[in-house]
Amino acid sequence: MSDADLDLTDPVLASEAELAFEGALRPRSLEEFVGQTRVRGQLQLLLSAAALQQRTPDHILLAGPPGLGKTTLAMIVAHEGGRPLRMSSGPAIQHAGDLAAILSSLVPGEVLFIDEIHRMARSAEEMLYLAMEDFRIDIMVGKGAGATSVPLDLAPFTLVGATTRAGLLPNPLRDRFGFTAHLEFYDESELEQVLSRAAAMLGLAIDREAVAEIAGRCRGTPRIANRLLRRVRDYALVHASGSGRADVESVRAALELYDVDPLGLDRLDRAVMLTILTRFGGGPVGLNTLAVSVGEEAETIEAVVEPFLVRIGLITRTPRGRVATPAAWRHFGLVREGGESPATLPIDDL
Ligand SMILES: Nc1ncnc2c1ncn2[C@@H]1O[C@H](COP(=O)(O)OP(=O)(O)OP(=O)(O)O)[C@@H](O)[C@H]1O
Repeated sequence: MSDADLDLTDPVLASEAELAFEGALRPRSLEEFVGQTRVRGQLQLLLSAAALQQRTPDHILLAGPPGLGKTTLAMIVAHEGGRPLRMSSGPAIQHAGDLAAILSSLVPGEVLFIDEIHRMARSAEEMLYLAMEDFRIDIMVGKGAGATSVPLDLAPFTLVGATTRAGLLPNPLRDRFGFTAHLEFYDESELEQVLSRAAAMLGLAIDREAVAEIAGRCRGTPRIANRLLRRVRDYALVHASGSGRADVESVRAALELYDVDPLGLDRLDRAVMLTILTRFGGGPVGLNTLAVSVGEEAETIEAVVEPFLVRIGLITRTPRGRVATPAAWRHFGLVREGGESPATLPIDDL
């Protein structure tokens, strides 16, 4: 995907250029990692105890929405312990054999990072249970009645699994992690720190007020913060009459150009909200109906759009579906008339 196709506030998608940009800005130590104070303290203890006992740290599960720093933390776990890191992902492990190939080639003490671990094949998951517990796997040799299982010892390793959907992991897998970290959305002062650090690394002069303006629009997510900062830098370069300094006016202008509103809502969020408000009279509306109405996958709505809209108080989830709050009616300047559905907006407004 090229940068031009990128949805600025999508915490998942990343263009090639952005991956390189992210790589350059990634904190390399727990000390540099901003926010998540509790998780940082827990990880520090776990790593220090393992170092004192000269053993591999326990397996770690990192759970939380996209873009909050799971991959960064996995890299830090490896880096802080001076250990090599192998990176893989659930969708790349579609057969037990894929996992066996990875596990059998690990060197002692290696950190194995499996992103989106909830999307791994079931057969691989079962192989992982034994590997995590006993550093051993059973490999099936031959087929049918003549098939035999041959045990294979593995080098001790630390598995770091990341998931946006901890609830989808089977209990036996979840139970085998020595430590589970739940990453939370960042508050605005933490995001200001992320942004100031990134601006300094990019050599971008930026006003404090401008940093605060971006922090309020990045949905509690460092990945989005860095992405918005990049667009603001471009805008300041082109428009700030040669000074290249980013002020609050350039932030507002740049983000308006890219369709990011003052609450950080993007086109898809607005489409979801306006669908609930205008087509379904404020709800309740079911997830699948909503997904079809806005032409997006239910999983994206559930994992990416909805947590943010719930968090900022624009919708609530009820057993009968999603319901818009009074704050949502106010934000969109719409009025709910006597419990009746407001007039339907033209589709172009969605
Ligand atoms: N605590 C943090 N401090 C500073 N920068 C951060 C922090 N967390 C994340 N970032 C920045 O945000 C970017 C995205 O983080 P990362 O790739 O680790 O997220 P993720 O949770 O693994 O996302 P995904 O679930 O999509 O893989 C990183 O490049 C990093 O620059």
